[in-house]
Amino acid sequence: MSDEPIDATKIIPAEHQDFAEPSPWRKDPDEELKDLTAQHDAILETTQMAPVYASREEVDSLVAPFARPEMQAPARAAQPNAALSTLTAKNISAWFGDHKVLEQVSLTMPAGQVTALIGPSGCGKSTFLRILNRMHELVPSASLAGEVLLDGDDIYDRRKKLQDARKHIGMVFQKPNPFPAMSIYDNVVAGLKLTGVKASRDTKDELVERSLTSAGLWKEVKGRLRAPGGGLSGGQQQRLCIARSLAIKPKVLLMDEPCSALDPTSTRVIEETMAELQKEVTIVIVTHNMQQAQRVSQQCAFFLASQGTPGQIVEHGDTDAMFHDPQDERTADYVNGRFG
Ligand SMILES: Nc1ncnc2c1ncn2[C@@H]1O[C@H](COP(=O)(O)OP(=O)(O)OP(=O)(O)O)[C@@H](O)[C@H]1O
Repeated sequence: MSDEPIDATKIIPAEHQDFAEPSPWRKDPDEELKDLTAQHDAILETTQMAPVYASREEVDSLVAPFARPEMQAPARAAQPNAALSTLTAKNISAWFGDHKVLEQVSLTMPAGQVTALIGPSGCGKSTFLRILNRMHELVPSASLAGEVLLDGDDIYDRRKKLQDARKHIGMVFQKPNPFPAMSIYDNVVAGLKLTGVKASRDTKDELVERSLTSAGLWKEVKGRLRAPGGGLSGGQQQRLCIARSLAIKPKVLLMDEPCSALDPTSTRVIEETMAELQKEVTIVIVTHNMQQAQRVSQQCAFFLASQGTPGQIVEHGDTDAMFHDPQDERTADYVNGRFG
């Protein structure tokens, strides 16, 4: 995919192009929120059909020349940061109907670090990630057992609202999913509406600049905040989605293969952005790309579902150790590309 900006007038139907200019919030706010929520849910659905533009090997070989030493240094050096939040999963089992897909998975995702979830297709990584911010329960047949603790508080506690989990634990998907006809500015503040947070115009302006800066996009878009989000390149759209998640000031950011639909240059920019972001938010990323896991994470968990059994964690710990001195033969085989 090219990193060149897309001409919005070519992809947005003429009747919707008036959205390119100031605020689209023209309806009754409740109606608007209902529409927005429906659109958001529809987008979540479509993200399950995300295209993959290159194989793991292709992306790795293309990214390698860009892998400057300073890209690896900040991530590797990151220490747990007590000022940030720790997410702990305890004995998580999960089902779709009668099909058990995770078995007693426990994992601590330390504050201020990047934890990478790796493993072959179908071993339950995405399901585990979606359990971490209560998205699993959106699937009608889905159920689960176990606890997810954010700084010690169970996000599944009956007294806790679903919205609170979403506010504290943001998610970025495989395929960039900005609201295409909505302006860049309104895309960033959309998260506030979805989580019911009210803010003044000045607060929003400040938030938009801060979120876009943290997502590594501010310099590229500050002169065209009223242009539609759909007019950005794929990589820029993904950073816009990161900014949208950051606007609600999450404590944890979950990323489900955030670069799999992006070209190598955009992948590099997102990885650099992650190295900066982990100073302000704890990150959990699902990736099929072993080189990416090594570049961006300090902690790593290897999931495996062997011969139709539910997914389990075979081994987890320090990323360097997992890749260079794995304790389990299956981890060694997987990280060295012998299966999966
Ligand atoms: N909505 C769903 N309904 C029924 N089964 C599902 C659903 N989503 C996932 N599954 C099943 O749950 C198991 C785990 O899937 P999951 O997507 O979590 O694995 P994964 O490791 O993330 O795979 P991949 O790397 O291919 O994305 C698979 O057997 C999958 O078919």
